[in-house]
Amino acid sequence: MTAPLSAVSVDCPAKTNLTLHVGAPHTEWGGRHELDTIYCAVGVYDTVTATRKMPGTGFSLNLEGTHLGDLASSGSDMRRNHAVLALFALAEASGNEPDVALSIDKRIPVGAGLAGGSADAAATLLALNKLWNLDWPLARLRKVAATLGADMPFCLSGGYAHGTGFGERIEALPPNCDTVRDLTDRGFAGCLLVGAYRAELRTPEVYAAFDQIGAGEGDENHLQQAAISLHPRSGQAIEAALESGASHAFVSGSGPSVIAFVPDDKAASSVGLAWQESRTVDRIIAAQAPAVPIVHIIA
Ligand SMILES: C[C@](O)(CO)[C@H](O)COP(=O)(O)OP(=O)(O)OC[C@H]1O[C@@H](n2ccc(N)nc2=O)[C@H](O)[C@@H]1O
Ligand SMILES: Nc1ncnc2c1ncn2[C@@H]1O[C@H](COP(=O)(O)OP(=O)(O)OP(=O)(O)O)[C@@H](O)[C@H]1O
Repeated sequence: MTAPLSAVSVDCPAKTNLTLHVGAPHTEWGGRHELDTIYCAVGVYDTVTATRKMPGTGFSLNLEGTHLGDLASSGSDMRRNHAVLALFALAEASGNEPDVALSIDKRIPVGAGLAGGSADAAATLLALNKLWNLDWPLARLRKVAATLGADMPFCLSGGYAHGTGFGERIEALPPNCDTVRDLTDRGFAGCLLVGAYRAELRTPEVYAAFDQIGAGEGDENHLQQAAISLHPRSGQAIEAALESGASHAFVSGSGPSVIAFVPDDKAASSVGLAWQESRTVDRIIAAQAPAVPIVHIIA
């Protein structure tokens, strides 16, 4: 019998949507809209470390990172942190006590349309699946994740996936399938730049704006026009990126961050320069797509 693990950490990538077609809201989904989306995990990672604590001492949460957005305020309620919600949900589902120290090293911009909170929740589920020696299959973890938020089931596996329902029904798209080959041929793979902002957008507000103004003509992300109506600089950044060599540029999910796929280093530097000169983004993060979660056994 091997000794129980005492600490596991997971690097979990951010999420974007290569397409995001939005349908009607459903009351049975708490007002969430029906979606048909191609999810793509991108290589900007949060790292969640779960460390076993003495029985009966409860949970603790520590946040690291230089861009914590509204999480930095002392008023940010630890018990509402998505990683803590995931800890309690899996404790409940598996009959374990939540005597775990969670430490999150945040690199994914907050409230950005990159599913940073969902990534942290997924990382917590993956870490505890190991720490508590549950060894549950992905499908079983996805059931727990779907109770926490629409993006969380996808964040458990990353890569590319087709999402339906309110986004929680996931069909993984294997690297050698026709859809992924087509996405790759069209430039939705390899190097990309994330245009990030100090400003955040609240997802419910973007969906509410979508209900008012609908999708933009030809937009593959039906929330793009709504996000830009709330945060115009995202639209300016998309134009600047396309004019300076990006193969694709769009708002990431509910925004405000912008994703620009660039075919080579020359395009990457000219898009970066265009964003700096036009001051249409606050921060630029270079990353690769697709990306997957990485589990590390610490001790
Ligand atoms: C915009 C996307 O990131 C695209 O992947 C997701 O649809 C949002 O996923 P998420 O942030 O995990 O969303 P949740 O935390 O489940 O829901 C937050 C709020 O977003 C809105 N929401 C979310 C998902 C969905 N399919 N329809 C919605 O209208 C609802 O107002 C909901 O109360
Ligand atoms: N671990 C966490 N990381 C980031 N945000 C969190 C976390 N826990 C709770 N939150 C709250 O969730 C809100 C949304 O954060 P998040 O970064 O997930 O937004 P998002 O990237 O727009 O999500 P999505 O793309 O799924 O709509 C934040 O404003 C924050 O208050």
